[in-house]
Amino acid sequence: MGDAGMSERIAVIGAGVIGLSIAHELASAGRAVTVLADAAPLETTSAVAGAIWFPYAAERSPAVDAMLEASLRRMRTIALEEPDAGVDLRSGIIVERTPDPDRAWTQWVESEPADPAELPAGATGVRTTVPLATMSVYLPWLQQRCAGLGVRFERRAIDDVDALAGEWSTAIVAAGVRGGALLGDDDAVVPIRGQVVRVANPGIAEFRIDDDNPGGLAYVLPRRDCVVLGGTAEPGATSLAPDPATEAGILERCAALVPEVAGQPIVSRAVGLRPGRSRLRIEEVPGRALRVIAAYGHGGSGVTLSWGTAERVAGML
Ligand SMILES: Cc1cc2nc3c(=O)[nH]c(=O)nc-3n(C[C@H](O)[C@H](O)[C@H](O)COP(=O)(O)OP(=O)(O)OC[C@H]3O[C@@H](n4cnc5c(N)ncnc54)[C@H](O)[C@@H]3O)c2cc1C
Repeated sequence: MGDAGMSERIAVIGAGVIGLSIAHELASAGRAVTVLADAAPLETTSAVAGAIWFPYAAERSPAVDAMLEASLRRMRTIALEEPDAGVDLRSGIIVERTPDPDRAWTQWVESEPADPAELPAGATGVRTTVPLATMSVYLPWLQQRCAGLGVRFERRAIDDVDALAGEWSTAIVAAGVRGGALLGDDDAVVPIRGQVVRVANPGIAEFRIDDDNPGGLAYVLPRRDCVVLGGTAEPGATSLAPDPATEAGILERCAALVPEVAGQPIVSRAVGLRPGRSRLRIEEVPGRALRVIAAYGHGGSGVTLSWGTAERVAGML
């Protein structure tokens, strides 16, 4: 099993940013890949993402650092070479509220201290330029690229990975928040609910992220089609219905951060369940009826870790 050749058939379970990136990476290397998913790319948590390259609510370790860097490199190249992909390099400010903020990420990107005039009172901050994806454009683009490389897509709910053994030689479980339940050997996945509201873009190009805002998480992410305003990070909460009171708080915090967004028409609302896990799970799962590789648990950093994950999984096969 796992040999490249006529008999190898790889199923990727999941059509979010992780499953699509893995499928793309494997198909680029000439492998036969089918994506099996019960939700299409634009129906996934990935479609709710902001989606900025920035580490948030996910494992930090040397292995994950390498994946952060790999993803940054790939997304930058896409931003520069593929104008239709929906990925742009955007400048903006990471607001800091603690005396000893984590600036490890600045080793990979150019950054400078933010002008205090651009910061909330009492905060520090860093100005930087990073990739930001318009997911309504990027996910279809990625799916199209996969299809062009020969990847097949089937809408299908999987409840037993071992039952895939007759049809497939390898299954890659990129099932996001449902990855642990699907494999049945992992109860470490915790949904981290995130709510956003998307408003018309009044002409802003810069992002602001204020993760440690004492009033609650706040971010303003201008995309090609709107501005994404967030957010929340509620571990254990699973309601997919946007909560009006939560939305009012998001609008208020974001308007304080970027006054131009105040009063902009609301384009849409969304809620997603981040696949929270203290450690990413990217490993072979032994003792199954076919070769199984787990690839989930990206928390609030699925886009940020997508290509690094894909490269790592490809390296395992
Ligand atoms: C509000 C919000 C903002 C975010 N902002 C950012 C950001 O700015 N930057 C960033 O990097 N990350 C961000 N994230 C996190 C990011 O969205 C996730 O880490 C990422 O989407 C996880 O991708 P995934 O492919 O693992 O899972 P998902 O996108 O959830 O995809 C899972 C796929 O698996 C399929 N599936 C699952 N179980 C089964 C089954 N049993 N049978 C068949 N199919 C199955 C589903 O149909 C789906 O296709 C944000 C998340 C939220 C909620």
